[in-house]
Amino acid sequence: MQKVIILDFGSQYTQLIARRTREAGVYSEIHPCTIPTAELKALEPSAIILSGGPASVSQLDSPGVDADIFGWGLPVLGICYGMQLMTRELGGKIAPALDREYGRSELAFAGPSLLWPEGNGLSVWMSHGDHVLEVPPGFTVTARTGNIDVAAMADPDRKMYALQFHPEVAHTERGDEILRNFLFRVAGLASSWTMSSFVDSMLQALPARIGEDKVVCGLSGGIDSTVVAVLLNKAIGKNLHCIFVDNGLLRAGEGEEVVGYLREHFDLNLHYVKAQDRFLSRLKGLEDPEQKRKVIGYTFIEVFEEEARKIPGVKYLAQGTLYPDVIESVSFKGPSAVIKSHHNVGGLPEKMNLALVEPLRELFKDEVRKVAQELGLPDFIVWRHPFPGPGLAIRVIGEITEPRLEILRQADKIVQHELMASNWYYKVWQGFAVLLPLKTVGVMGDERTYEHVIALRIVDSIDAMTADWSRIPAEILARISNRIINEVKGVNRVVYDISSKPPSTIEWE
Ligand SMILES: Nc1ncnc2c1ncn2[C@@H]1O[C@H](COP(=O)(O)OP(=O)(O)OP(=O)(O)O)[C@@H](O)[C@H]1O
Ligand SMILES: O=c1[nH]c(=O)c2[nH+]cn([C@@H]3O[C@H](COP(=O)(O)O)[C@@H](O)[C@H]3O)c2[nH]1
Ligand SMILES: NC(=O)CC[C@H](N)C(=O)O
Ligand SMILES: [Mg+2]
Repeated sequence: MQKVIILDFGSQYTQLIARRTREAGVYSEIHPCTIPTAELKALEPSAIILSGGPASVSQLDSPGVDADIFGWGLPVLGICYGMQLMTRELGGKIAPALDREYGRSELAFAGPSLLWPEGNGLSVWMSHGDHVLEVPPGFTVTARTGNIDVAAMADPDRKMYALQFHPEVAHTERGDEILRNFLFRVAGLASSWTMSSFVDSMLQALPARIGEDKVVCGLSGGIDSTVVAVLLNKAIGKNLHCIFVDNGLLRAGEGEEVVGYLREHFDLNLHYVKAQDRFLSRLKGLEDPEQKRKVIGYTFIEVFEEEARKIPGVKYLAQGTLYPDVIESVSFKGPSAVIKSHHNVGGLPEKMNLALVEPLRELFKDEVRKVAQELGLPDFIVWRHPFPGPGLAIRVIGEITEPRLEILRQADKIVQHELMASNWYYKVWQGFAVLLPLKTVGVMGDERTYEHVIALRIVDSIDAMTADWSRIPAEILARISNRIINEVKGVNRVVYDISSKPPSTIEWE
């Protein structure tokens, strides 16, 4: 299979480069720039892209690559730090930072290049301090800006191209075209990475690997685990056992809806485990978000393990791990600081000696949604908002009690319903209600009330890494607020969360 290897030098945009090439129909993988040369060669790249990065190539200990790779005859595209590195390795000169150039810049084409779309220039996104002073032998300057004389360079004979700006970010005008020109015109690749080819290859690879052994899969009703379950069901049929845990922290009707649908259409081995009491009693009295998360994660594993033990002959655990989870652990920057302990079933394998099956580990969320469509899943599953493992527990701020969960469930149901009814559900990344641990004074029917506050959290996002509050029309917000205050007993105030991520996060805990 043709693949582009992206070497990561720690840029915040590396994932975007991978996304853009995938969107163009070319498979790509990110590897840290520290990958040994032999390993890189063994990957049999069809082209290489060098990412940006925070270091300066003029520092002594700055990250580099084995200069041999430039002799492999492969098409290479260097972006920002990647361009500066090519310059250093191939014999050009770099000028260290005097002024940083950050943000929009007007690019003027200075020479023909296979990368350029029609026209004389573009508005592009810059984020750098260093710049190229003298291009390496064989290269010519192909663009400049008011600030720098070498904003792009190329050596077409060796299929080497470099850009000081970032074509992968949305702020760069026609950046996606520039990347596509590299993939198709320079590297001559074919646009053949589609989700139907992915499904076909999985339906061959999974039975070949698993044979007649049994697999367990935690099924949450979320898109990732549902796709894993349906894919495996097609691949190995009755040897798949799905375990759905009702932890008492689900939304109104959450479990029944998805489980009902899957049972009806897919003939799954589905174990529906009721563990509400166990979760709620363990959570009693806890207020600290991290403690709540840890108790839930631990209890999940316990319940899951008990259930899995009841099934003889299980050798594999299937998980809905996606590519961003994988990148996080291979990234050149290393794993990031723990902001929240995300619940997962990652503690299971060692304890249970199960081998992992992760069919989605190369995909981004939008690709998983396409796979779901390929598999014929209905829109209500394909476009379902993500729902965190700890569920409503992290949306009832402070202590979790059944009455408080019930208030939140009712308020949340109204939010979901109104988002659907107004067609906003599919335009936003996620929308939900949060129950705050405080009471405020209100007046209802001339009576004083002293009751709970519900916060609405509705956000736009591409991948949950960053997010902004959705600009929902005021009438819809008004309707949601009205309905919650009138219909949900115990609530007399609704507020709208207008914070972005960062510095806030999507969930409140
Ligand atoms: N209630 C549950 N019962 C069984 N397994 C669960 C449950 N909740 C979460 N899991 C397991 O934890 C994994 C991680 O949850 P996560 O929320 O990230 O994914 P998802 O629910 O499949 O999809 P989404 O991100 O859209 O919610 C799931 O893929 C599933 O295997
Ligand atoms: O499976 C999950 N287990 C968790 O513990 C968890 N915590 C947050 N989320 C979801 O992740 C995305 C980013 O959330 P935050 O901005 O709050 O970190 C949002 O989509 C959140 O809903 C979780 N998903
Ligand atoms: N975004 C980048 O790759 C920056 C490269 C380098 N750190 C510079 O400042 O010039
Ligand atoms: Mg989920």
